[in-house]
Amino acid sequence: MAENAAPPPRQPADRPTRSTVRSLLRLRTYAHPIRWFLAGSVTAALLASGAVLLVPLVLGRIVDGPIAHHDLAGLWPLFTLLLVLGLAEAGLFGLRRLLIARPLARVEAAMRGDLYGKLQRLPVAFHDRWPSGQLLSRATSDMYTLRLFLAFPLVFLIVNSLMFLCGTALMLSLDWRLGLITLLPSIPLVLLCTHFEKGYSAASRTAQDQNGDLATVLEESVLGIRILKSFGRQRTMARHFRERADRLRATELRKTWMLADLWAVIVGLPELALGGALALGAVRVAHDELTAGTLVAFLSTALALRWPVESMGWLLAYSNEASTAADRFFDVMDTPEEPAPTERPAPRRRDGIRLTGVRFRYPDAPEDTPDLLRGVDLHIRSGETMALVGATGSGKTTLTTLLPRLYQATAGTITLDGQDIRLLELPELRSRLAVAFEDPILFSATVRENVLMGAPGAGEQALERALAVAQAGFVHQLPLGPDTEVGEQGLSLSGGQRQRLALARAVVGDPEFLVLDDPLSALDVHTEALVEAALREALADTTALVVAHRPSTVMLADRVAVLADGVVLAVGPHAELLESCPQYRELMSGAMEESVTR
Ligand SMILES: Nc1ncnc2c1ncn2[C@@H]1O[C@H](COP(=O)(O)OP(=O)(O)OP(=O)(O)O)[C@@H](O)[C@H]1O
Repeated sequence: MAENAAPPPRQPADRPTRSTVRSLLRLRTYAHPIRWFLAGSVTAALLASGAVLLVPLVLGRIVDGPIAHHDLAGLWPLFTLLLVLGLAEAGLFGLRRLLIARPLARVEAAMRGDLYGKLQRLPVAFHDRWPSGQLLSRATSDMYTLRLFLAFPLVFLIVNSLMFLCGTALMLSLDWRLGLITLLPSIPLVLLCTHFEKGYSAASRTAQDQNGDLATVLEESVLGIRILKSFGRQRTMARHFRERADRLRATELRKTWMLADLWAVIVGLPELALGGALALGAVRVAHDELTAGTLVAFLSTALALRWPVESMGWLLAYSNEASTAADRFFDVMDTPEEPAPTERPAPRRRDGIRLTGVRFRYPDAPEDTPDLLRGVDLHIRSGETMALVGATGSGKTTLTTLLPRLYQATAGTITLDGQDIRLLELPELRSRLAVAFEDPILFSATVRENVLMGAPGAGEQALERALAVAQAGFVHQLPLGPDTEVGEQGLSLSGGQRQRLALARAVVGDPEFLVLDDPLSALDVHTEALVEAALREALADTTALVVAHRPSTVMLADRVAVLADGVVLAVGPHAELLESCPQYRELMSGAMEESVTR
């Protein structure tokens, strides 16, 4: 049986330590389609940097030529050349941006699309373990970080390194002694950068994870705003939010200090070396060992190299953040999905739903607790409606989630018309079996879109029939009828209206198998009776499992199954069970009292 447990969000201790480069190299699949644009962008930036490096040579020429020989006429061609170089630099840097902007937006969209698709395919157990804010920040801020990395740091790490090498070669060729002096800081700088990379990488990951935690708190408090307000808990939630925001702030400050230390050294050391080179150069010019023009060319080259050297600080910092974002992206993308079935299912035969020896425990259940389901045997005959009753927490909802394979049973088999559900492709399984849960989740779309989600492609007639079965005539009183937007999570509707739309969504496709988890709990007794009558008619040919808490819902069923202690204790018609099963009697009398007091 397939693993149904996805790994939890990785904590710093158990996260694989991958180098920045290796993490970033994993982006190549996404960068590959735009490789020519990237190459064009690097080429344009290289040519622009080449223009920058030519300027010092022209300056040297000006000093040793026209200026030394008081030749004003000779200045103009060189000035014109300087102007052309300046314009070329500006134009090429602009071209670089133009070349890469659109393709990178495509890469970002593709990565975001893949992440979204993956999140849809991953089992529910994965979503139980990953806080939604963590996933949200991966799909938003991490994607943005990666796009920016491909746009700037990636290009400039290449271009600036080459510019540094060419500039250094140029300086050594102009005067090797001065060149060596300016190169001296490279050794401590490389060591420092290596040290920085390790610390900054860890801090980046912490900050990005804390960002995800913050998004989770924010999301929960926005979604739960009614509860927070009615219990007056805004302050408590605000304190939680502030605490997390403070933690993130502390990490960001730590990162800033690290970067500031690196920056101070990256800027300071080359300045000292440049000062030394200037002093030695001046002495050599005074002793006629060097022309003034060569010294000007040398110093201008050294100044032109300030940007490539100084930018190393933020390029490294940004690359670290991007490598963390890439790790966070691939943490999700690497999570194994349910494997596709390797065998063909047995031929279909009219057999309804059959559960044999089904066991289940949640992946995060404490080790010392017994399995929630400990060998459930149940047969719902073809065309039969079976009610499932049991004490609260006995595992009724859990059992219903096993049928559409939202979770995988840990042992035993479940068959639909004789076909093992593990051998059915998920789309096929879910097109044959529809579900409606007690908590009716709607999406911010129109009523029509929400209902037809249960049967994409179904027409107006199917929509009207489903609305009629669910007694959802109220839809026609809405401002735009079925085309009315229901607002985020359908919150513009009442609980009972949402439940009826969820029920309509479950029955709209006229499914062969239907699983309803207490779908009428929010309805008043009168509406419940109407829905039940319509459902009984609609369910005539459907094999259905209905979780029931109230006797009125039980009445909908042909037979009733009692779930207790992880097994099905008894199965039979309502009246028979009332006679023969004390647990059922007890459950029903409790439920009766509840219905009367409701
Ligand atoms: N995602 C989950 N992860 C871990 N444990 C869970 C999860 N969902 C439910 N449980 C636990 O499984 C047990 C059974 O829950 P379930 O919702 O199936 O009960 P139920 O019989 O439907 O209850 P009720 O009648 O109150 O709706 C509970 O103890 C619950 O805490």
